[in-house]
Amino acid sequence: MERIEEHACHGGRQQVWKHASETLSCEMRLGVYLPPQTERAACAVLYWLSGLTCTEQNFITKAGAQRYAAEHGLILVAPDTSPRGPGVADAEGYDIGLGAGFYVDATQSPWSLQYRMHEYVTQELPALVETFFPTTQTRSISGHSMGGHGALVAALRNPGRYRSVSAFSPIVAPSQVPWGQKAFTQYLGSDTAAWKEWDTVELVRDASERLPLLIDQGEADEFLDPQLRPDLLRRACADAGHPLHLRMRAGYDHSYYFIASFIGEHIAHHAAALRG
Ligand SMILES: N[C@@H](CCC(=O)N[C@@H](CS)C(=O)NCC(=O)O)C(=O)O
Repeated sequence: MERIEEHACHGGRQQVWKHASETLSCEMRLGVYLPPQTERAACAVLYWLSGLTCTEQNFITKAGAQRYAAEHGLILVAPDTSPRGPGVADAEGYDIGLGAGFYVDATQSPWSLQYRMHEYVTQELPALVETFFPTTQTRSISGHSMGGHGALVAALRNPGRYRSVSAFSPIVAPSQVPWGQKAFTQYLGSDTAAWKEWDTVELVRDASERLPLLIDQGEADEFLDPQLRPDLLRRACADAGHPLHLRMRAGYDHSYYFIASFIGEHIAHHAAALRG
């Protein structure tokens, strides 16, 4: 691990680190916010997964989350959204390849060599973070859009690993929407049976842990239909009896201005779960 940025922020430190990832076979960057409480005690960690086109920078520079993390004593960890660097597979378009890992473990060539973002985020990253930083080894997870999908799938596929999960404007039914269908065809192949284990609407049907889903969705989001489709999640959760707190927010779009407006409420939600 090598520290490449450090800035004082709300009494704590916003850092950027780089490390050689074994899972992804490349060098990865991550944002780490250490609240002031880490000078005296171990703190719980909130993982944040960003959306399409993002790096580790978008969340740490735009969401304004550090103020709330400092208030509640939470460490924030924000990884990149795909493997990066020379030789990493890519394709035309912002919604596939670099910046668009979709937090799945790809099975199809050429992606399967390095596009293993689910394993990276749920296994390698927590092990690394819990070795290098003063954590209580308790975790929660959140994210935006493609990263909201990643956070929901990470929690649903790994019962017991996260104390709470939330998302902003998540892609909840990737098997049924254009962004997901394009990415899953490339990363997982054309047999749609294999897509189900990476799809929130499918996973809630028989989740073994009924961890409540907290979701904020802007009503003026330019991707609401056809990409995000919160209506499909509402129906799936009602059918399965899965607890869902979906808040439609009038006037808000898909941007980080929306996230900045409600990130304080999400951090308070995670802090309460992590304390309990
Ligand atoms: N139409 C957009 C789609 C990408 C997009 O909206 N990305 C969202 C996540 S899905 C984002 O967070 N963008 C970066 C930012 O706003 O900082 C583009 O072509 O860049």
